[in-house]
Amino acid sequence: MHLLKSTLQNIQEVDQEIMKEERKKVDGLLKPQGSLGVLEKIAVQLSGIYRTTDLKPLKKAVVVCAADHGIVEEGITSAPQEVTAFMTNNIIVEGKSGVGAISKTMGADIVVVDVGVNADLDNPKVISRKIRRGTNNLAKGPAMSREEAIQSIEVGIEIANTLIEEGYNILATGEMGIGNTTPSSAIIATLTGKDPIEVTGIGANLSEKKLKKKVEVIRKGLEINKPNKKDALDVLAKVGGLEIGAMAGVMIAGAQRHIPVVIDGFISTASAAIAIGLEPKIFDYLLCSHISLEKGAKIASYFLGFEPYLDMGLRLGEGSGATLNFGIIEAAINMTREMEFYSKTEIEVI
Ligand SMILES: Cc1cc2ncn([C@H]3O[C@H](COP(=O)(O)O)[C@@H](O)[C@H]3O)c2cc1C
Ligand SMILES: O=C(O)c1cccnc1
Repeated sequence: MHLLKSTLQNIQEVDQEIMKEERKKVDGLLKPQGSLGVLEKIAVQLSGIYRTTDLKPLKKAVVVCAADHGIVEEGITSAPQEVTAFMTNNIIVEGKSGVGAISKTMGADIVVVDVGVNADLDNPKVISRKIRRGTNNLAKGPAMSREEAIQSIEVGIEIANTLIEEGYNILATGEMGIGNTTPSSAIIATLTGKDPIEVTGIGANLSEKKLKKKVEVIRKGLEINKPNKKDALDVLAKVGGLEIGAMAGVMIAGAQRHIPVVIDGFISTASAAIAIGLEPKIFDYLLCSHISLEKGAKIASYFLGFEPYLDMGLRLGEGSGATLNFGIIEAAINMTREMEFYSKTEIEVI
């Protein structure tokens, strides 16, 4: 608790004064004011986060947090639990995954962390911070204890702190965990007060019939656990997941160290909801990359106040969409570094 508490206590607001300065700088670039739309907004937000109008090139990493879920025993996933270990150990680490292909394109490093996979990965390329082998079935009781929820967040804080000390100046969140759209929907249903049917989707291609069961299972989980929506740790412990906690930890550490964190799809958004629930100032340090096609993603993003940049039908997870957005964020930075200013030309704006 010490690390989580002290990190939360040291989070400051983004610097509004520098953001005003950056806005002026961006308005002075040789283009009709506002014409680079969201790229301009990103540059202004980054200035507020980094506390400088001199935006630097990025050193980028996506942190893929992996864990399993007891709820899988209810038969609410299309893939068996073993896929978590297989993907984490072989495919993501070796870059043969969706996030692997995209991070190669974007020149980003992948960092893979086992926070709770239900198998011994025994792989030197995976950072082993296993808290337990998967959560409990949330339809029968709490997914984990409050202490374990805190531990999962603290793993994310520690990993992010190490990366920031190594010189990474932007992080993205990713995950691997068969079944994790279920706790994500449970979190979003709790926080928005929506019925689970409105925020529960097919995850990794669940059949219509099993989707009905998934909704029922989430309803049961909420009834049994009664998560307190005013207490984000209670929500994470009762109906969340270990990788969801770890991703929230990455966001918390980023905010405390003035480093932007790019969030991915529906599952990352559930993590963001936990992080923001613990400290609302974190919102301004997060960049919402894209809107996932998963049902509930729009509700979750708009509930939190995000304006996702891309709508491309992505619904993979792994941090794939967040990593893709490194390119957009880099374009925003290069806009401020490369473009000419009106003041240096003869052009007059009427
Ligand atoms: C081969 C494979 C690769 C994946 N990569 C990400 N996910 C995604 O699907 C899972 C969540 O969906 P659900 O809740 O329906 O299980 C997570 O692991 C997520 O990262 C995958 C899923 C599969 C099957
Ligand atoms: O949006 C996501 O993060 C997502 C959606 C479906 C399956 N896995 C991840």
